[in-house]
Amino acid sequence: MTEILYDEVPSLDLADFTSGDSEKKAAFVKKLGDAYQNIGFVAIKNHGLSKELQDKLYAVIKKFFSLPDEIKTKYEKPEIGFQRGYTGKGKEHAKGRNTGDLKEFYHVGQELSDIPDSDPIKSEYPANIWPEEIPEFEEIALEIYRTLENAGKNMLKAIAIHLGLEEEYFESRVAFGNSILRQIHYFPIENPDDVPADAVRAAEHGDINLITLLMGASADGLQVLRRDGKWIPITALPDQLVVNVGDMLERLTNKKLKSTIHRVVNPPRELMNTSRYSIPFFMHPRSEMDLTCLESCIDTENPKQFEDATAGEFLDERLRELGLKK
Ligand SMILES: O=C(O)CCC(=O)C(=O)O
Ligand SMILES: [Fe+2]
Repeated sequence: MTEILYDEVPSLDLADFTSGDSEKKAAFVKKLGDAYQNIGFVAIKNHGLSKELQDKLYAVIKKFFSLPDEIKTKYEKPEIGFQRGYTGKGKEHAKGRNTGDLKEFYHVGQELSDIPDSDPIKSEYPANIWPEEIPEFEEIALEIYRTLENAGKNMLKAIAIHLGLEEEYFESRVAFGNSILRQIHYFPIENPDDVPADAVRAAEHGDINLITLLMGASADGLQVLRRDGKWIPITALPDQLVVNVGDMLERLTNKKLKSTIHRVVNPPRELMNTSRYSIPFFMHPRSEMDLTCLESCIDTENPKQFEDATAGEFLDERLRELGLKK
């Protein structure tokens, strides 16, 4: 395999994959495969999510996060591992750390009424929680959820082709999967001396899920750890989504595809009193998906590196490590 040291995250046009032109489609898969075997991140345009809709969701979440803490905590549900609704400041820490991240967030999952009653997965998911103070949140968030889920399915088709699987390999595995739309507020800090010295907006981590689709954030700060140890800042253009490989896809592919460590650094001290907003969509499969390393990704040079697990087992383990589940 060729080692590429990218200076920035490669940009792709998803229309090349979906337009029906077989040469463009193959070129897209090649570029995506190279990027995912090296830096684990790409930025894509023509993903189907309009700027207007993104602006609407940002406006809604700014309203929500500016509510007083005693209202926001009405929507906080530790008993479901915070998998829907609000999670308060400092509650989540990266795997292997104890200091909480300088963020609060709000989770939206599958809308139960979208799932047919005949599908047993329906009983696994808690219902979404909608803040009564922001009635427009529900419709906008669900439209974005469905659009990003659709873009993610296209990305997974390209990934399947790159892996030599049938194009539809992931389709049944992600149908009504456990994906989460996470609206994040990195809150302003008036006095930086009031927070633990090692507290950061988001400490370095890999994402748990198959792939993450990330809308352009309201400010800089996201960085990706390149294979040579250099941190590369990511600045998605306004029409781009950043799409990266998560730990589940890394396991399935026995590290052929890389779940690259990334972080959100604090702004300079004089800007610590400003907010940053971002909205990742964590694309998860159904809990029963088998994450056993694909035979085609194991050989004598790359012996199997992971224990067999289902997506549900792996998720539970990681939620405990993040401090979200007991
Ligand atoms: O805020 C961002 O730009 C990225 C957040 C992130 O990496 C995450 O929530 O997993
Ligand atoms: Fe992340």
